[in-house]
Amino acid sequence: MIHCEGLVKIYKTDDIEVVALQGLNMTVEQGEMMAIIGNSGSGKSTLLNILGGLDRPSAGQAVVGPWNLLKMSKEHLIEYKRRTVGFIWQNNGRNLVPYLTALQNVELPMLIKGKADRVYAKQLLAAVGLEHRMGSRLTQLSGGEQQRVAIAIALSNRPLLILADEPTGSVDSATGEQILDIFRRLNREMGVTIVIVTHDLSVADKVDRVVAIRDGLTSTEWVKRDADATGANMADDASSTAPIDSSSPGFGAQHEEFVVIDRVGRLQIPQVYLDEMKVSGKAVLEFDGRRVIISPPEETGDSPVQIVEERSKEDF
Ligand SMILES: Nc1ncnc2c1ncn2[C@@H]1O[C@H](COP(=O)(O)OP(=O)(O)OP(=O)(O)O)[C@@H](O)[C@H]1O
Repeated sequence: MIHCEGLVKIYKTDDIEVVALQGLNMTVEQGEMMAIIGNSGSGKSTLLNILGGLDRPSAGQAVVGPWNLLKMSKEHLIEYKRRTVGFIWQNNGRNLVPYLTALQNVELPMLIKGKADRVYAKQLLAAVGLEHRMGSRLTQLSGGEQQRVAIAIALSNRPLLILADEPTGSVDSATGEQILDIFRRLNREMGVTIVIVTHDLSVADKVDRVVAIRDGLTSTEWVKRDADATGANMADDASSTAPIDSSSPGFGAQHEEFVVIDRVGRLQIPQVYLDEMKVSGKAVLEFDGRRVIISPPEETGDSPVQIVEERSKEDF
């Protein structure tokens, strides 16, 4: 569904250039529900804005279904935003009109495109558990309820892809969990692909896969061993698997952790490893037939100090 390769985004403001994405690679399968995590400034929102057609990439490849986001004309971009994606933000104000009812808010984007489908709008509000609040004005709804209206609005154009930027960022944890459960249900029942950008690590519990972005590149990925086993409390077993990077969250035994290797063989080595090995600038790489071993230049020989990657011979 989504395929990004060597994706670059450079922001230019006056004399300053910020490289927000530095050649990012990422694939998301159709029907997948996944989360993107990363420190502030790592490029998460930039990636989401590109995938949503709100921002143009500077270079590389960004393909969503049949759409090539780098080469798309303005007209096609408008078409893409109308038909393929639905956006959900942390800030509901961007989605909702306060003096309209929940139902009118869901009907509004339909009206803009031609005709409101009241039956479908009601179905969507029922799907997010708001069948009893359809006639309430937005100002009469709680933050969590407003966020659920936003989800219904995002679905109103029957999108194939939902992009959610910190969807649980401004609600309490119980409401956040409720919202993620709604996402999961919509993902399962409607088959919509969902990409969530978040700081909320409890999201890992609800998604098939978590990808970490560091400095504009995908660095580590956690894949749920059993994608159907949602709902278990990951915090209970969070210590059972050692994370690749000790500064990374390490989601526990239900997730398998991988370092991401790009098409040309690059990977990100966690800074803590480099610090411990006292490696900076360059290192010695050895392959013993099964493992790739990285050592500081002065420690080559019999005792390799860190194993960073294990592969079968056929991979080389
Ligand atoms: N419109 C812009 N103009 C200039 N620089 C920008 C712009 N948008 C983002 N950046 C810069 O690009 C980098 C990545 O920003 P981005 O918002 O994608 O990070 P993020 O991971 O979403 O952060 P956060 O978690 O704080 O939202 C940052 O250094 C940011 O300052």
